[in-house]
Amino acid sequence: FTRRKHAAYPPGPPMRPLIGNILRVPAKHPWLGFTELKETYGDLVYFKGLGNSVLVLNTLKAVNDLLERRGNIYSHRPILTMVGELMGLTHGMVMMPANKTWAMHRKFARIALNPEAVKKYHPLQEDLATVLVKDIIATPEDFILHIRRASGRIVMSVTYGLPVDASYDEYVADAELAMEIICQAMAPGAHIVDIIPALKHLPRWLPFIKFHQHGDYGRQAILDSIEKPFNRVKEELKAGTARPSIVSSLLEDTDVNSEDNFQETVQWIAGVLYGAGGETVFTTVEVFMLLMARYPEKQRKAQAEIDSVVGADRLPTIADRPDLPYVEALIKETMRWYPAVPLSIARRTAEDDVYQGYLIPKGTVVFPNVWAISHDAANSKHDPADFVPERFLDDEGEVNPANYAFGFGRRLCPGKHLAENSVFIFVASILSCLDVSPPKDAHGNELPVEVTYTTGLVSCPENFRVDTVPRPSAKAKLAHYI
Ligand code: HEM
Repeated sequence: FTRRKHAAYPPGPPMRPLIGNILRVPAKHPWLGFTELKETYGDLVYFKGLGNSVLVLNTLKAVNDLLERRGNIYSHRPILTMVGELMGLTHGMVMMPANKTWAMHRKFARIALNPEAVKKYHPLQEDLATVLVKDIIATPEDFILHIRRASGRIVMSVTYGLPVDASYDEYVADAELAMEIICQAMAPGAHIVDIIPALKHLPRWLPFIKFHQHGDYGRQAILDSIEKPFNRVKEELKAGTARPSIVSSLLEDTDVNSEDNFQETVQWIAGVLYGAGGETVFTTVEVFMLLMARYPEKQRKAQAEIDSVVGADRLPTIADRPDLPYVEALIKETMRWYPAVPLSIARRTAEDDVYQGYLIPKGTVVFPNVWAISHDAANSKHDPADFVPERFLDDEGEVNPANYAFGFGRRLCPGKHLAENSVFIFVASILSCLDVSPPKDAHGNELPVEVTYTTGLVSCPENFRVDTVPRPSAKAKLAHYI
């Protein structure tokens, strides 16, 4: 009470009666609008109205002060009635409040995905990278589809031990459908029940009320996508044919015939990984393709490094990572130039807090503006709009994108190590085998690489074309592996 009485809310656009300034939250690409507002209002921008309270953190200092150092207050997720409650996503770690069940899910995720544990997936990731390059060579015009499938397959194979070929793509397709439903349902204003949660209590038989049916449809699609591959691993464990995977390693010491809670826990730990890990890796590699077409001289430099370290007769492996500093810098710069999750995943405050003298009320939805951090001119001597991998080589106080692209504090992305290896092996394999360039017109003239970006939680480039041509050594390198 005392805090509320004395502290003012953080600065933000002017308030109007009743609606406050909440309608000033940009509906599309909000990270860009939030970054513009930083010019006027600074590190913290606050919105309030219609029962909502939203805080944007525009600097790494503010994010670290609150999300890292005050993790006890800033680690919940926003309450989303449609996807969370009605579709059931609060059973999975990503949307769970930071409670004991969430802590248990994270503990098992750490066991399955720590730097040592993910080493056993190196051969699988390398095989999938080889398949990706082969697929791009076969149908270069479908390169985006191939990258999407390869990113999905990595997560599905690591999670459930599925073989590397296309025979189990039905699981990837189920997971993609579930993700599509979730993303649509999360779009601002998609469901009135997210604006007025009490409506969820309205009876189903009322005419014109459709959100219950949407909820049921989404819930079933999500359950299908997580139950089918999970049950398959259980069958394989019984038959003794299960491949190494997150699910098989977590179920190893349990009785797979029993119907205990632990199995449900493992099913959900595994079930969120595709959603969290497929699109993000896909987007990062897509952005890399775009940048390679736009910055040929950086591409040549990375290829020269790979050729000198790896040689002409084999493909790169994850073990080559420490010997390829320019490729590493190029990946860091890709993740800085266009972070896949530009507003991270929002948090919700567990209680009132005061920061820099401002009141941040309980229940405030907090967005770490990763875009503003990665494009902060104060963080670099190079222009943030330019693509300059070299900024990470001269070691002059550049902030490593790994410090913000994978989230913060207690909710830091548990898939970070797996993700870094996946991105590395895709990028290094493509550089090793393919030349990426802008598309050409009918006369062979290069066209500009035009691109638009989607506006969801994960923002990816869409509607763009690049040309890919196998490098002279590609055939020999691929012949060894397939
Ligand atoms: C380039 C790839 C990736 C990026 C950029 C990324 C980024 C993120 C971000 C920003 C968060 C939110 C963290 C926070 O709230 O502070 C997150 C959470 C999460 N990520 Fe990732 N991620 C990637 C890949 C992966 C992979 C491959 C997996 C698993 C196989 C994964 C699993 C998760 C999970 C389970 C969470 C939720 C953690 C929680 O809520 O406690 N991610 N990730």
